[in-house]
Amino acid sequence: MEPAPVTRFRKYLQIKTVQPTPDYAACTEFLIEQAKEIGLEYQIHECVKGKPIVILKSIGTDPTLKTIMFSSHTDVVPVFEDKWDYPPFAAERVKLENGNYNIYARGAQDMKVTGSAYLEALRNLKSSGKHHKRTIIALFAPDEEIYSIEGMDMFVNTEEFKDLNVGFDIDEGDPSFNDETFFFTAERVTCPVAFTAYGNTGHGSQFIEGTAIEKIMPVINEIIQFRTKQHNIIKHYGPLELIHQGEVTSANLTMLSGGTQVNVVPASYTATFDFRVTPNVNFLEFCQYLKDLAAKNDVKIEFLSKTTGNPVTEYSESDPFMASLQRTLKKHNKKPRHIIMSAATDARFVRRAGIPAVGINPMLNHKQLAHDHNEYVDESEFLKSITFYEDLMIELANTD
Ligand SMILES: CSCC[C@H](NC(C)=O)C(=O)O
Ligand SMILES: [Zn+2]
Ligand SMILES: [Zn+2]
Repeated sequence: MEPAPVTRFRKYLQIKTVQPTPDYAACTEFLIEQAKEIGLEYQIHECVKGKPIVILKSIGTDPTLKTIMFSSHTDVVPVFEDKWDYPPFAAERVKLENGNYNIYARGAQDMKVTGSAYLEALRNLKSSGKHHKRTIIALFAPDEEIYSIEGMDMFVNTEEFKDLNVGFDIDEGDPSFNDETFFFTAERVTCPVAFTAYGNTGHGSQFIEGTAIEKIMPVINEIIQFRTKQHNIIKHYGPLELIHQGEVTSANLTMLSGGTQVNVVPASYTATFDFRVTPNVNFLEFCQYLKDLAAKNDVKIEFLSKTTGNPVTEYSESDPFMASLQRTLKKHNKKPRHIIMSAATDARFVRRAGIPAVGINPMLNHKQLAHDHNEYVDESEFLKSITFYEDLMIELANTD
């Protein structure tokens, strides 16, 4: 028999909140239905029409205290459907030889599993009648996969967000590929940059000098060398390299554009990089390095994001919320490991609003398949994470 939490999780996965045209209306309808069934208060805030932030609340016995937020995003990244073994929005429950089940769907890991675990944890808390002092909020935000511009980036600046009176945020993390539980109080800065070179044009049969491509090539080559050097710093960790990725800066050439016809030398050429800058270096100094590189090669540089850096949450075991988190981890026999998030999460906006935020995902020994084909979740890990969040909610919400 399929457990009821799994049935509800699969229903959430079947809603096509896939970028670039997520069905947020159906998603909101589902979340409201859940809130009503569980007995939670709910409110919906749209910073931009059609981009709902759904806020579910379990009101604490002392509503004057700062609240505890459990944050997730509702959108998922696009799929290459022909590369999937199961339809990505069917959320098929596949039985394995060992008797376990995997749930296959886009968003199974990133991050509807977490949103579903929040819902199920709240459902259990409500039905158990357990009291908690602080109000618990489960937040479901749109557009995280496209920089959150009309989602959390805007929402944290609103009166509605201030009114939530958040004192501590639990946010997106990565499932662990081993038996350790990773938690994050800092992440790298997302820094997309476009370099554009302008040069001489003419007939494709001629030896034209000073072309746009000739000018952009040294920039690309230097960044590739920089990338290799950064990678070499962590390569010796072998399979554990992933844990250390946040300690260095990554660079990926993700777009190259220019040229209109094969026999016409292009007048301009653009190379766009996805840089992720480690908090271990000064972000503005890194930006200056890129500016100098562009100037040296007579290439225009454009920073595609306005970020000037990411705040970091101070971590101290004597902090009462952090102590509650550690107690819950201990109770669940977890081996915590404090690392830097290599990707970007909505926690960066919460930290920017001055609120401490921790990214975590309690699932262990799991293949990491966020944004990949055949994304799946081990059902038993999903079910275990519900109990983890249930305890974490109670611990955090009863923190003095
Ligand atoms: C930069 S906005 C998109 C956010 C996405 N986050 C994750 C966790 O995949 C990323 O890092 O690309
Ligand atoms: Zn995500
Ligand atoms: Zn993602």
